[in-house]
Amino acid sequence: MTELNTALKNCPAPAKLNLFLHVNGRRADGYHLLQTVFQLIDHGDMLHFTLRDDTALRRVTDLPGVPEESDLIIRAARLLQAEVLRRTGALPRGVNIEIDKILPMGGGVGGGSSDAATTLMALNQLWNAGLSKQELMALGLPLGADIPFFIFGETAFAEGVGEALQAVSAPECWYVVIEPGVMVPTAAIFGSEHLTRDTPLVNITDFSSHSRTSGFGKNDLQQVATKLFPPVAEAVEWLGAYGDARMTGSGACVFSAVATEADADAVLAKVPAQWTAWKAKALKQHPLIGKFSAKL
Ligand SMILES: C[C@](O)(CO)[C@H](O)COP(=O)(O)OP(=O)(O)OC[C@H]1O[C@@H](n2ccc(N)nc2=O)[C@H](O)[C@@H]1O
Ligand SMILES: Nc1ncnc2c1ncn2[C@@H]1O[C@H](COP(=O)(O)OP(=O)(O)OP(=O)(O)O)[C@@H](O)[C@H]1O
Repeated sequence: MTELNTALKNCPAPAKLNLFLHVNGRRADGYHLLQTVFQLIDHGDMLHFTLRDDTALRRVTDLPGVPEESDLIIRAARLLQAEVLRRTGALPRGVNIEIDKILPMGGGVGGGSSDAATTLMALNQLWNAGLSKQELMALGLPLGADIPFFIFGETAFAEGVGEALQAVSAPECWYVVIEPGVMVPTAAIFGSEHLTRDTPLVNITDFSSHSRTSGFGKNDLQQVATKLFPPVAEAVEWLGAYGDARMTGSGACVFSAVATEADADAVLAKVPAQWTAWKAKALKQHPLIGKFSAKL
């Protein structure tokens, strides 16, 4: 990350994997109560922020399928700009935001949420806004259930709708991730009449004691997603030959843990040409944690 007075370049927005995801119930407002372990991985988007001379917030990179107005990056920037105005009475300067997008949309790897979280952390620094980590997490939650986790910035056991977070240690390993080539709409999976919503609560304090190879728990969203989107089922079946393979989030991506980078390369070499696949290392911390003066 390069830091200047007027720009913050090369700010990473890493992906996450849900090592397991249990649906335990449904709230009155329709949102689901979950238990999950979020694992950060070293594969993600890269964002670049440059101050403007006016107060406009602009995404200067075209993102097919995501109009600038509905982009979580712009919506997050607007929220923080309004919050700073509320606190100080002065509207912060506008920003041009550039993005190198590599994460698949509707992939279950949290791309949009991570972009939004990185935007909140970077602009808090660039504008010298001084919000605490907890304040940024609360600001981001209405935009997406995964945003507080990315700002929290450590492998975490999450409860509630994903906002009650507790740091846990997890196995140090590599992951092979397959993109089955479909975009899974999160709301359709949660809204399915076939979704089971009654998995008993578990108690987790140290996730590293769970075996990397056998995998803990399950992803309750997987059964619904694989029925609606056969390519997801095919990827689970193919990768399952090399270890415990499961879907992340509401899909579509499917992952399996391996011990070393060489093991990951060996699996990647065999992935059928119809799928995009990549490897990633488990991260203990978000790369931006500790980089900014607000002690995020
Ligand atoms: C499934 C996960 O990927 C796990 O990490 C996330 O909880 C989903 O997070 P997300 O993609 O940021 O989803 P949001 O944009 O917050 O919600 C999309 C839609 O999914 C449903 N939804 C989401 C999260 C949740 N705990 N219960 C839900 O029922 C709601 O219908 C919501 O309108
Ligand atoms: N910056 C962004 N990057 C990606 N998607 C965005 C962005 N802004 C808004 N979106 C919208 O959000 C939707 C979900 O995208 P995202 O990549 O976060 O899904 P996901 O990986 O399935 O997330 P999750 O694991 O949180 O469910 C996209 O289909 C897109 O319309």
